[in-house]
Amino acid sequence: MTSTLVTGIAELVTNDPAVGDGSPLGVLRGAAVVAEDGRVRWTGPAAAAPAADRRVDVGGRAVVPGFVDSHSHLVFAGDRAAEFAARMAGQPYDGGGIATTVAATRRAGAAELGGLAAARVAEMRAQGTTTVEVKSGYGLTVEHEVASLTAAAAVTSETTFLGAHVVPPGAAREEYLALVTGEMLRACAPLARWIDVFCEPGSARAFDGDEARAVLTAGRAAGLGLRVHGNQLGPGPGVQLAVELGAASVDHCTHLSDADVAALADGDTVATLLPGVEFATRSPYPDGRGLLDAGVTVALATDCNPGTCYSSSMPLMIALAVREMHLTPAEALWAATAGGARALRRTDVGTLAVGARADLAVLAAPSSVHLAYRPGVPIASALEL
Ligand SMILES: N=CN[C@@H](CCC(=O)O)C(=O)O
Ligand SMILES: [Zn+2]
Repeated sequence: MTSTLVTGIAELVTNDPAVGDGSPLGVLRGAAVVAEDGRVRWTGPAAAAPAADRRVDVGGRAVVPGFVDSHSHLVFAGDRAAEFAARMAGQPYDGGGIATTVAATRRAGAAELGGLAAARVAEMRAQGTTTVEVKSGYGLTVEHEVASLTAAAAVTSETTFLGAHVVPPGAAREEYLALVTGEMLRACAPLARWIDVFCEPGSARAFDGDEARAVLTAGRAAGLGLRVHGNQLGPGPGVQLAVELGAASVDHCTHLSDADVAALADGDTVATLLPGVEFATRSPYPDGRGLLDAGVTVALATDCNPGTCYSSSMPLMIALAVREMHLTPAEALWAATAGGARALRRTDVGTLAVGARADLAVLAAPSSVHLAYRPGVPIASALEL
């Protein structure tokens, strides 16, 4: 196997607190990395780097773990630019537009869906994302959910069955729930690692606490890990249900009670914040600072989807988390890398500790603070080794 020495690294963020400056980011300056067989084999001061077969000099740039985007809906056709424009003119977001995307996605063939998902993953990689979770949820029939998960599985191993996104137009709620927890789950489980549910009792289209529990327990019985869309549009049972059932992550967390925060702090469920959603729906941001201060593990993700956030940019999420949710630049970077890995229960990504995957993102900047300091400037990209 060919080994590669990456050198000329002004600042290396390892997310390994055992190395470097002792902070959670494990920062080394004037550093180098040796990668071999897709894994990190060595990190340390450039002057002490071992020999390798190839050498890549990044010329004084910062290198960070590739971003782990633990929440996306990349398999969809069409877009909802008109809905976005109407929202910016004052229309509220209520999830009604999901039906528009379901219709477009059902019309698209498997090849088109696969091409769209692959192009979006490439767009993410060009911005530094090296691991992405991809959900179904715009098919909402057995056939179209299978097609969506097939497209997702072609681009990532982190696939999520989201048949319980909404009750599709024209379907009866009870019958649809029986389908999602029965035939659709049986068809989709072999293609998925996770199951997710949009738990939002205030929405006529999404699912209440009892329905979400039924979806999650059926998914668990089918061997899937659990994820929840919770507390996005208003207060609700999503967060506490996720913690009670041992979900890996509960995502959005925009409207939390003190009891929700306490449950997250005591539990093993990551709170994944999606600040691009609040940006694009002009909604109040979650209290990211409060969650961290309470001891909750926080991840950041894009939620890239055509309705609430059509952005694939993890650097934008970092900038929003710093500006709008009062995370420090270091906390936001950790949440976008190691936090995302925790939300996916992965120990091989989101870190550049020895043995981890050699998923590196290089920044056209001397320090990772520039991710938040230079919003909108495309400084991050995955380093091709
Ligand atoms: N909230 C539920 N689902 C997506 C939005 C879906 C859509 O509007 O198309 C979300 O995570 O924000
Ligand atoms: Zn989502």
